[in-house]
Amino acid sequence: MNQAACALTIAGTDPSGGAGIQADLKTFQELKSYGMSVITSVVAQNTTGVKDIHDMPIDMLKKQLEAVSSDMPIHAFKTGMIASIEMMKAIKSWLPAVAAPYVMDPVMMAQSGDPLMEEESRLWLRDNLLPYTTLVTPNIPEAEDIIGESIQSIEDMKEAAEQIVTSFGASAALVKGGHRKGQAIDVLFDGSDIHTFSSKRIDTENTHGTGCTYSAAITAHLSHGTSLIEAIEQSKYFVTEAIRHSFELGQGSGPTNHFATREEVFNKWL
Ligand SMILES: Nc1ncnc2c1ncn2[C@@H]1O[C@H](COP(=O)(O)OP(=O)(O)OP(=O)(O)O)[C@@H](O)[C@H]1O
Ligand SMILES: Cc1ncc(COP(=O)(O)O)c(N)n1
Repeated sequence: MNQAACALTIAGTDPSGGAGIQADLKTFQELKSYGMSVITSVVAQNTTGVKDIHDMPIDMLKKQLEAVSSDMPIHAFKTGMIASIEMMKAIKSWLPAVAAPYVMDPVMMAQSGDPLMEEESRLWLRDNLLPYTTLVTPNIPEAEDIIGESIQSIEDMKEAAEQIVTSFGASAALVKGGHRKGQAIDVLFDGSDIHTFSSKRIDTENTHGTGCTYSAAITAHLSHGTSLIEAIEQSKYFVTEAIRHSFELGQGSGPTNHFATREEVFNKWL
C-alpha cells in the first residue's frame, strides 16, 4: 500500500503563483509531500503588489480546517498569512485536532510593503499562537516586531532567536537574514543551541515568495520525519537554488523557480 507524507498549509492566495498557498503547494509537490491547503484570505496580488484582500468568513475557515483534519492524515503543517484575530482564534481552537509539527511563517506584509495582517493582530499572534509552534520563521522586520527591539548584527539575530523561544514560547526560532546585505545568513535557536545557515547572496530582484517557499520546504521535510536541523539545512539549499534559478516574470519582483532543484535530473533525461 502507498503511504504518503502529508503536509498542510493554512495561508492566503497569490494568483500570480509566486507566494502564499500557490508557492506552498508547488514546494510540497517538489519535495514529494502530498500537499493540502486551507485558505485564510483570497488576495488579489502579483509581482508588483497587493490590489485587494478578501478574508474568508470565519465559519468557512473553520469548516475547511475541520474538513481536512477529520479525514486526512497531517504529518506537518504551516501557517502563513492570517489576517485577523478572529482567524487566529479559529486556528488556535483547531490545534488540538492535530498532533504534528507546526511551522509558523509570521507573515506581516508582502515584499512590496503592503500589509497582509491587521496591526492589532500582531501581538495576538505572538502571545497566543507562537507558543504552539515547533518552529517560527520571522524575517528581520518580523523578528523586530516580535521582540520590540531593533536587529542590526548577526549577534542581534542570535539574541532575537533566543528571546523568541525563551520569552515568547516558540519551541525553535529561525531568524532569516534575507533583508541584510552580504551573505544570506539565517540564525536558528532550537531551545538549546544556536545554529547558522548560510549561502552566498544572489544578485537578483526576483525574490517574491522566498519566505513562503522556505517555510513550506521545511514543513515538507518535517512531514517526512526529517529532524528540524536537517529539514532547515535541506530547505536552505532548496530556497537558494529556487532564487538562483528565479524567473524574469511580471513587472515587479519575479517569483522563485520551484523546480530548479530538479534541473540536474531533467538534464540527464534530455
Ligand atoms: N538575494 C538572496 N540570495 C540568497 N538568499 C536569499 C536572498 N534573499 C533572501 N534569501 C534567503 O531566502 C530565505 C528567505 O528569507 P527572507 O528574509 O527573504 O524571508 P522573507 O522576507 O520572509 O521572504 P520575502 O522576501 O519573500 O518576503 C532566507 O534563507 C534568506 O537568507
Ligand atoms: C498570501 C501571501 N502570503 C505571503 C506573502 C509574502 O510573500 P512575499 O513577502 O514574498 O511577497 C504574500 N505576498 N502573499
